[in-house]
Amino acid sequence: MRTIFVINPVAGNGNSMKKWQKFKETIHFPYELAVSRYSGHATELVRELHNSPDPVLVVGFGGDGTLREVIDGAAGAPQLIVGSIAAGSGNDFGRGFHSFADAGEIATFLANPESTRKDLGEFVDDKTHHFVSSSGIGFDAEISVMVNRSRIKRWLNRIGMGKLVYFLYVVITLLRFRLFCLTVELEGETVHYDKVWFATVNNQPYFGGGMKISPHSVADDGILELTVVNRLSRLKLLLVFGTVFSGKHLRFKEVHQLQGKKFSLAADRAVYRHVDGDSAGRTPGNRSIPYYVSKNEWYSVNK
Ligand SMILES: Nc1ncnc2c1ncn2[C@@H]1O[C@H](COP(=O)(O)OP(=O)(O)OP(=O)(O)O)[C@@H](O)[C@H]1O
Repeated sequence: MRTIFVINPVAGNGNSMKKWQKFKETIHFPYELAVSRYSGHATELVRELHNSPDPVLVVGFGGDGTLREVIDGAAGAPQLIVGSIAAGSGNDFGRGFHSFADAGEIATFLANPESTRKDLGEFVDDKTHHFVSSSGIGFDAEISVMVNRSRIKRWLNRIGMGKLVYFLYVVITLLRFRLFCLTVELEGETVHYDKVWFATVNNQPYFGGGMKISPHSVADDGILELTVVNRLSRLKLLLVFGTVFSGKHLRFKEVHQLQGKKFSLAADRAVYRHVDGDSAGRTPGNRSIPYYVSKNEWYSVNK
């Protein structure tokens, strides 16, 4: 079986290349290397493998964005089996799917390769977007956009205080976020929510670097879960965030969860959106966007 490592050199705030330099010394099997040169490049690199007659183990070496791109490229090709080495910042992928601990574990897998079919989330506006773990609109997406745009991020990273920038933007966004109204259509029923902080669609339980926002999500059941949080004071929102790591937030009456094969979401204004924690523009105001499981499935290393 061929093995290809797809490396994102900017993952983990630029530390993934350093991690790779150490990691490669521990590999004792033949492998190929592909380095992502720009956003979206990993998808293109992996798509080129669709013609491969032989099975290929494609190991994404990066964070959640890298794995989304790799899986986007691999989806629809059963001979491409995706594995990962966590080298990002949040690494929610490794919480919901299997992530190899070291090169030795990859060698063990190669001796007896088995794969499992997994769902890929999809929605369409002006183009088709995919998500592996989650995609959401509102408060959390606005924080990721602000953090990624932030000029002080690079400076804080340099002095080893990169996490501080998230805390800073949680506070700033908390103070200035404009709540929105959301209309959800699910299997012929329409539900309206007002004063919404955020809505997130999950394929696996985790988002935001270890928060168990959607405890009932299973990544191979053909079903997605929608979580909507509304009508909370700023103070209570912080309290609810504190309980998400344990999955206890579902006890709050302001946290709503729905399950289905397809949701359509319409916000009453343009709201920031993320896919797997990466900025994905804004959802258009007053237009219904359907979220569903793609017909193109992907194959994960079986563990
Ligand atoms: N050479 C490149 N230059 C700039 N951006 C790139 C390059 N290659 C990939 N990217 C982009 O980098 C983004 C961030 O990567 P990734 O999400 O893997 O790292 P991270 O943000 O550190 O980790 P996590 O999402 O787990 O917190 C990806 O969405 C991808 O589109």
